[in-house]
Amino acid sequence: MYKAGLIGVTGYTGMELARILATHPQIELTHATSRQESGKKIEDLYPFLRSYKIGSVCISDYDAQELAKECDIIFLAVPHGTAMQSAGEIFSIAKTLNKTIKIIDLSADFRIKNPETYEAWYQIKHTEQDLLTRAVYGLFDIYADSIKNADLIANPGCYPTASILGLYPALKNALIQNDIVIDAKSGTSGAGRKAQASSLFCEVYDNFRPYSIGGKHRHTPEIEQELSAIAKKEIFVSFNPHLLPIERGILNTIYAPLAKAISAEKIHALYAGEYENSPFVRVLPSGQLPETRNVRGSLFCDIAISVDTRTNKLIIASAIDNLARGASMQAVANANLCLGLPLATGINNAPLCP
Ligand SMILES: NC(=O)C1=CN([C@@H]2O[C@H](COP(=O)(O)OP(=O)(O)OC[C@H]3O[C@@H](n4cnc5c(N)ncnc54)[C@H](OP(=O)(O)O)[C@@H]3O)[C@@H](O)[C@H]2O)C=CC1
Ligand SMILES: CC(=O)N[C@@H](CCC(=O)OP(=O)(O)O)C(=O)O
Repeated sequence: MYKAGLIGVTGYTGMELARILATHPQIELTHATSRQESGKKIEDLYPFLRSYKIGSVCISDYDAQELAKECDIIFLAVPHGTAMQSAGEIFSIAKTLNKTIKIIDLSADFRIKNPETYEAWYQIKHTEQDLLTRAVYGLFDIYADSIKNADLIANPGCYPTASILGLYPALKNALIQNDIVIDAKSGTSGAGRKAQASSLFCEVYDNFRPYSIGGKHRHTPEIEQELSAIAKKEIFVSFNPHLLPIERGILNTIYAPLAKAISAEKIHALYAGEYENSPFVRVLPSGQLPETRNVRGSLFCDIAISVDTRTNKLIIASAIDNLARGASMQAVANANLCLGLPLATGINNAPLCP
């Protein structure tokens, strides 16, 4: 059994990590931290976890020394900026203890390879640039081999996960022109658990609205970085998010002009081939389209492709659960790989539908 620490147990990704680790057969959550709920048991904070062993874990204040000494793996589910600081502290203590420790960071601190780009989009000074060079981007469908050998994994953002998986076969095979529009919609849990007026029930319920459109959202450089690596040339995207009145789920509709005439059947076969060995990407049969409820609470990314022959566009629809595939379940998949466990250990559950 591997011992895990979770920094930031009270956020939505922390809550989801606790839910997943409650039944993980090889990773036991032994340490969970929060500044506000320190001293409580996990089951007092999350009654849905009562009767699981994890429920009796006592939440504590963040203590890097204790975490580095006791844990084999640490999940950072804290805001950007805080995560890099914790990673730096924990790794340097582990070094003095001559101990190997794995860190899965759910924030964006180690996702963007160019620190100047990170600083421009996040308005945070990057203070751990050595760690940045050794971090591996945790999209396991593409980078599993590197993840297996890594000790610091940058868990991808929720929108980038759905966007990159949707576009990977098209860009790898040069099917589309460099004129990509990503129309993205997310459930409200994507905004985190902190109180903010824009997430109030009356602001979200029975409403639908865009935000940060027109190249302003901070996921734009992350998506462009990864798509450029796949296409082996610089890719630009117009990424436009919207807020859905649902708890969980992301649905992206992606539009790109085709680079050459090719049938939907051929593209479908190509997508199916590229994802043949990816158990958690489902390329849907022709005629079916993704829905958020079909992936809810699971690691699946459902993808459908269509060709609009009138406008010469490839249209890709991709759906994930933002908290599961877009954050915590993807983090546990990455933990499995870097600990030498089979990818699906403890996370092979069917989606919760309806
Ligand atoms: N929500 C989502 O769908 C996704 C979120 N992410 C990322 O995951 C991380 C966590 O997100 P989410 O769960 O939504 O965030 P929340 O804002 O809901 O939770 C943040 C957590 O971090 C703790 N925290 C906040 N500030 C500090 C601090 N200065 N020092 C130590 N702990 C702190 C909080 O606990 P306390 O205040 O009690 O200490 C809380 O447990 C973020 O980096 C986010 O960007 C990534 C992908 C998807
Ligand atoms: C609906 C909503 O507000 N979503 C969040 C994205 C959450 C996410 O993926 O977080 P990272 O900050 O870790 O990249 C947003 O748009 O800011």
